[in-house]
Amino acid sequence: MTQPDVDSAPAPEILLHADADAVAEALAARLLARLAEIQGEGRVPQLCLTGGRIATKAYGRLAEEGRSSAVDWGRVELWWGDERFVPAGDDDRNAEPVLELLRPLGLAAERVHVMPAADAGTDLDDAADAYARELGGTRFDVCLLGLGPDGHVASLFPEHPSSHAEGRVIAVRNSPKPPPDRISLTLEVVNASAEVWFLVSGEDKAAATALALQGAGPVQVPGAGAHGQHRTLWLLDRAAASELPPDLAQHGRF
Ligand SMILES: O=C(O)[C@H](O)[C@@H](O)[C@H](O)[C@H](O)COP(=O)(O)O
Repeated sequence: MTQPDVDSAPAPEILLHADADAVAEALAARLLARLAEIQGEGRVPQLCLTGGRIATKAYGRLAEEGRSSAVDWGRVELWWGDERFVPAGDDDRNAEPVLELLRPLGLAAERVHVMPAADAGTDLDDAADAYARELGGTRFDVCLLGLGPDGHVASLFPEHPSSHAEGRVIAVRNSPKPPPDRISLTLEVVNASAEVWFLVSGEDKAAATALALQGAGPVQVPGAGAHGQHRTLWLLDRAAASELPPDLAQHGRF
């Protein structure tokens, strides 16, 4: 199947929800349905996870509802969009708390692709390269993204070398959001995903959301540059959508 160019990627779809809990609930329901659908086609879903508070809330819902769903959790491949380069077990890590939440689902260890931790014996550049090798040419069926108040996605920060770095997986230094050392997928990898789903909640995200959805440049607002090949969904709560112009907001559904 040929993939459309990013330039011809479909327009983002905005889905409005009352609050963060409603965004988390909607994400969990939508993800369970999509994963089951992909497995129904005889494929192993490739799912890329994001860190962040709203995503963590959504994973909690997923863990609650996922056990009684049609999804075969032993046949789901999990990846991460970014990770903080700190020792395993550090409170700052993105992956471990998520895996703890998802433990009841019985994921297959060999299908869980965590980015290396800082105590794994390699430096930051080698760790990013190792993840690039592990990832190979994988294209995600669904790539989840949070959005920072400054417009960052994964660990691609505005007006920072990370927002215009080349390659598929990069080492990020001097991140404006602590901790400073990180590993991140680039937009090249994110944008090869069939579907990209943003999860955004809170008033502090309203300005970045409005900029991203109104064609800001990806160096100034990395979130503006992230698109799925077939679908880009923005799951927003009222507060995050509060600065959208009326013509955009009215396309959203409550
Ligand atoms: O490692 C990170 O810091 C995250 O991956 C980051 O990209 C996050 O997704 C956004 O900052 C949104 O996070 P919140 O939902 O907590 O605001």
